[in-house]
Amino acid sequence: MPGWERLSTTPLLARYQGVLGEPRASEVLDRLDASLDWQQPSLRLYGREHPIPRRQVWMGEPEACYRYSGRDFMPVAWDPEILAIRDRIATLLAAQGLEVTFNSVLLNRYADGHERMGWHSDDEPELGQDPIVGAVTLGAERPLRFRWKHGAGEPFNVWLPHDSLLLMGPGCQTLLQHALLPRRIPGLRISLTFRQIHWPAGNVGGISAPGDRAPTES
Ligand SMILES: O=C(O)CCC(=O)C(=O)O
Ligand SMILES: [Fe+2]
Repeated sequence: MPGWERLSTTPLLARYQGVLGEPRASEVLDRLDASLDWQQPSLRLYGREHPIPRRQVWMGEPEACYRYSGRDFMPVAWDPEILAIRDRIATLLAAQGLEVTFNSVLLNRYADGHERMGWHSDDEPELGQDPIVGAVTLGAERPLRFRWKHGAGEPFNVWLPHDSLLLMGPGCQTLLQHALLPRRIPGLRISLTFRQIHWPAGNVGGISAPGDRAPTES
């Protein structure tokens, strides 16, 4: 049943199911999998190079470049369909009272449940004071795990079904960390995490990518 489900108010966390509808959502998944130039850069952790445990594409406005493991990455140009998805999400968020203009998206490709992303917050200065991130899931349903940065509070899972949108609204990146932990769940999953990079903002190289730090998979 399409519609918004409010999971938390402070911080604002909400999930929408049925973003694109079928068969479009499955067609987009197949096409992105087959046609994007998926990258697997290495990160330098504790003096050693480690390929990230997933693949990714950084896409957006030409000025939305980012720094990753000491290197600058330029975004690839918008794919017209991803631009259409961005606009769809902006409409959905506007209905939640949020005016956002996403100028970039990090696409993450997890071949199966072994592939993952470590604990992080999307709180780089280039994302501004209290960033809003909209994350679309296509493919295998997996849980995004959240834990509180300060004080008590139980960690919790948010399950992300195919063709869903997760809104990480105000407070999410300051109060919580999130991770896509490895799980015995078969199947390809692609997420599209839309962001707004503020430019210029004393930006000397761009945004750091998520997971650009020692992953703590606990
Ligand atoms: O794949 C996901 O749903 C999470 C991705 C994520 O946290 C990110 O791109 O910052
Ligand atoms: Fe993230």
